[in-house]
Amino acid sequence: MTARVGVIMGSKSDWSTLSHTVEMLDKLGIPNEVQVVSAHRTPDLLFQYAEQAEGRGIEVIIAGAGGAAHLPGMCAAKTHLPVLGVPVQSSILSGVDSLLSIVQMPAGVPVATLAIGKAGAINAALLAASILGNKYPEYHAALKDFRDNQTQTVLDNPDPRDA
Ligand SMILES: Nc1c(C(=O)O)ncn1[C@@H]1O[C@H](COP(=O)(O)O)[C@@H](O)[C@H]1O
Repeated sequence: MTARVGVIMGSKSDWSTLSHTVEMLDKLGIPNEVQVVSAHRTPDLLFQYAEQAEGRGIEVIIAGAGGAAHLPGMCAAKTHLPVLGVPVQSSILSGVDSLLSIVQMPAGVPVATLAIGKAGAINAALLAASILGNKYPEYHAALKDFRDNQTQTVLDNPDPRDA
């Protein structure tokens, strides 16, 4: 099945964060592909990936990186696909460096920036589902189911002392 979401990350060390993205995409039934691509370490590969993604059927790119996280912004500079940036929680500055590197794009080249770490990784997948849901009713329905279940789970467990 053609991947609709491309998940890229600056290093293998980001996988513990971006695996949450892929887990959620899989749960929603959205075909995806995963690859390590770095603006810093493999700039030519990044340009090639960003330039060719749309032609291969990718409709949303999720890019996670930590520290001097230029990957999402440089990716957005080379494609017109929506790019969702996930700031990976870095060890030294706790991901604030990643967040600020990703969020402060100059006007004209947007990156939709998520929260630092696991929450951002999960939400990137949900946001991708929202975007794709405008075109694919099955992803819209899967997202609605997920949200409805989430709401019901909270309503069914109102006592915070219960496990
Ligand atoms: N921020 C970037 C980019 C990039 O933006 O192109 N490439 C790698 N990195 C980040 O460097 C951190 C440390 O990487 P290593 O663990 O490989 O040393 C990772 O969080 C990665 O996303």
